Amino acid sequence: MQPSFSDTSWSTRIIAEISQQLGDTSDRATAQLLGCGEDNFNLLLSAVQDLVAETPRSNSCGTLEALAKLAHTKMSSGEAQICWRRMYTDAHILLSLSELSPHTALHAIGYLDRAIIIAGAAGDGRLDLILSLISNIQSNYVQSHHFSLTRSRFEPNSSVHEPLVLHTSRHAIPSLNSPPSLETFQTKSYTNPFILRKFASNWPALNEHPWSSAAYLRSVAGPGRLVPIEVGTDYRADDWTQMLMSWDDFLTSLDLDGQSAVPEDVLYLAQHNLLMQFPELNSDITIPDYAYSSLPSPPDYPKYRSPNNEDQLVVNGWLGPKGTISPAHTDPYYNLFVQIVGRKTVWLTSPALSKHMYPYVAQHCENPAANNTSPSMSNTSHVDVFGEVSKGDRYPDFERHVITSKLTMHATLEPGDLLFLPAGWWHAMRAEETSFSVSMWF
Ligand SMILES: O=C(O)CCC(=O)C(=O)O
Ligand SMILES: [Fe+2]
Repeated sequence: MQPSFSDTSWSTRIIAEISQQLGDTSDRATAQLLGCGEDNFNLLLSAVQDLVAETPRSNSCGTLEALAKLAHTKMSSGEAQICWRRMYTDAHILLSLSELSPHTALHAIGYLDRAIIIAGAAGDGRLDLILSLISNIQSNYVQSHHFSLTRSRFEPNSSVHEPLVLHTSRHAIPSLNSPPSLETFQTKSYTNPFILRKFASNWPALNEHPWSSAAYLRSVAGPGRLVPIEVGTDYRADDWTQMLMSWDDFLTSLDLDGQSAVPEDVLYLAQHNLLMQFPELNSDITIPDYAYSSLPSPPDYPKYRSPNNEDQLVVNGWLGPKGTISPAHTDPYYNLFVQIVGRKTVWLTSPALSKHMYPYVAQHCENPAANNTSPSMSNTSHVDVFGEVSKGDRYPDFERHVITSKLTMHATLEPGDLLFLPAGWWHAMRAEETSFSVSMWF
């Protein structure tokens, strides 16, 4: 059942509708569905009761804000229990209900997007509930925007590209002539990187639902949505930071439609599960069968583990302007990485060469912002693989062992190309123009 928002009051009915939608009706069950478990259950229960009784809104909201803050503090200090993410999610769902008016609807949507982005909409049925609340709020409270799908798409300026000059790799990533069978992939191909050119060129994302079109990307989200953005070209820099930003403003900053001034800051939507937030995008791509393989650890990387979620699959979007760089790092997963818009240069080397990669060690993590979000950057290298050869012999082992190795490779991916990366391989990426990619970790 869809919640109905024909009245703008902040009422018992909405709580009842939420509980009905989640299949719960008793008072205690209602409190539980909004609850976090553990010690904060009573606190949340009283906040819910305040809401239901329509006691002064400021009191209830104060309680909810405090609960959300507590949950956030716990989450950022690395407490992994699901209860904090649930509490954050539920407090934000309730806070959004306190902003149901035409004047405050964008705040309501902001609360709901925060629950998705920051807490992964934790809790049974919460994601569907949040998405349906957002679309109801958009259609009932936000002045309608007309999205024209006929506007131009992002087109690279020229089809003649400067030849790629990389000082840190001498070999090309192999391109296979045809996709390996699932059996060949699972028995042989999974141990080394490869590229399948044009693998995804028939996906709707490159055709009838172009991810190169800001108008299309706006239309799948609707107005008022927030997304997490990294500010700065490289997450190792001192001035690098993260923020939540309006999706509309971010798309404008990318100048996909060629109509606005390009901003000074490099803004990068990186490693974000955009398809969970805007589920219409799911039908524009196809998860290749390879992603459902259960594979052993690759040679030289015994630490492999598949992602710890139901599907054992994490799909992330990477959207940003020319010049965004992901410095050389490793991830503990296999990766199917598909380039959808623009060109992206990839640099790779094997985990067999890890000892020459100059990774950060925990106490040398120079970026406080990065420190907040990732307790350790030990999977990230100090070396600028896209830079000049280091002056003054800063990374002699890298120069001696990595640059010269056959296991060190590069390529520039074009729209439609798929790159397969075994778990633990070092990879660095640089966008050569406005770029949209999808990674599938499994
Ligand atoms: O595209 C990028 O900037 C980085 C992608 C990446 O690191 C990944 O897919 O694991
Ligand atoms: Fe990565």
